[in-house]
Amino acid sequence: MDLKNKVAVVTGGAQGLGRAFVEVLLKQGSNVAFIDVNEPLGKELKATLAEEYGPGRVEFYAADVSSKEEFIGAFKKIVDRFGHIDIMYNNAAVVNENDWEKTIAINMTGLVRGTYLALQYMKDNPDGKGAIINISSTAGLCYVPTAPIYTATKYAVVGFSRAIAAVAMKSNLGLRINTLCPGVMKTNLLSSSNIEDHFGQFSQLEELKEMVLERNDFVKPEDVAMASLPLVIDESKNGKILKIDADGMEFISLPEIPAM
Ligand SMILES: NC(=O)c1ccc[n+]([C@@H]2O[C@H](COP(=O)([O-])OP(=O)(O)OC[C@H]3O[C@@H](n4cnc5c(N)ncnc54)[C@H](O)[C@@H]3O)[C@@H](O)[C@H]2O)c1
Ligand SMILES: CCCCC/C=C\C=C\[C@H](O)C/C=C\C/C=C\CCCC(=O)O
Repeated sequence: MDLKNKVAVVTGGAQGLGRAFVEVLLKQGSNVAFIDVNEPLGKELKATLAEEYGPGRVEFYAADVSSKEEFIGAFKKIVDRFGHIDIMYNNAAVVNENDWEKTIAINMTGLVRGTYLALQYMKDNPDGKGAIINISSTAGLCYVPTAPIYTATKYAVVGFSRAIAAVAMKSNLGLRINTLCPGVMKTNLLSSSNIEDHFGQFSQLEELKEMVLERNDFVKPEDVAMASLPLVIDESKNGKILKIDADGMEFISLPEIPAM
C-alpha cells in the first residue's frame, strides 16, 4: 500500500508513540486524523502540525476510546471529513493497576472497538484495501511483574489481532491486521502516572521500575513509528507480530493450530 494521500487514524495520538505515528504518516504523505482524551494537548499538536504540513492534512478529535458513544462519534466525524479510512493505529493505552477495570476498558475494549470500527468502514473501500496496526508491547510477549493487568491487556492484543487477521484472510476481506510490540520508551506512560496508580497493590515493588529505567535500554518512539511502516506498506504482511526494542527488530513466531 502506497502511503501517499491515504487516510490514517491514530488513537492516543497527542503525545508519545502515538504522536510519532502521526508525524511519520504525515511525512509519508498520508492525511491523519488523531483521537485523544487529552483535549488541550490534542488541539495544541493539531495547530503545530497543521502549520508544518498544511491545514487540510491533519485533524484532531477529542474522544475517550473506552466510551462506545465517543469513539463511534469520532469515527463518524472522521469519515464525514475524509470520506473513508485506509490505515488504523490502535495505540491508546494506560498503565493503571489500581483502577484495573479502566485499564482493561481502554487497552482491550477500546482496541477491539477501534479494530471493529475500522474493519466496518474499510470493507467498503473502493480499492478493497485497509491496514490495521494494533499496539501491544514486549510486555505482551514476556511480562511486567508489577503490572499484571497491563500485561494481560497486551497479551490480549496479540491474541485478538492474530485471530482477527486469520478471519480477515479467510473471508477474503483484503484487510490486514498486524501487531507491533515495542520495548521500553521514555514517554508519559513510563514517567508521569503516580506510583499508586502505576503499581496498585504492588506499590512496594516500585524499585523494579527503577531497575528497568537504570538499564537504559530504551527504544525511541520515532524509530518504532518508522519500523511500523512495512506492516502497512507490505501487502504480504497479515497476522504478523513485530517486536522492536533496544536489541533491534524481529518478527515473532508463536505456535499455530496445525489444522487451521
Ligand atoms: N512507553 C513504553 O515504554 C511502551 C512500551 C511498549 C508499548 N507501549 C505502548 O505504546 C502505546 C503508546 O504508549 P505511550 O508510551 O506513547 O503512552 P503515553 O502515555 O505517552 O501516550 C498515550 C496517549 O494515549 C492517550 N490516552 C490515554 N487514554 C486514552 C483514552 N481512554 N482515550 C483516548 N486516548 C487516550 C493519552 O492521553 C496519551 O496522549 C500504548 O499502547 C503502550 O501500551 C509503550
Ligand atoms: C518493572 C516495572 C516497569 C514499569 C513499566 C510500566 C509500564 C511499561 C510499559 C511498557 O509497555 C513496558 C514495555 C516493556 C516491558 C518492560 C519491562 C519488563 C521488565 C521485565 C524484564 O525486564 O524482563
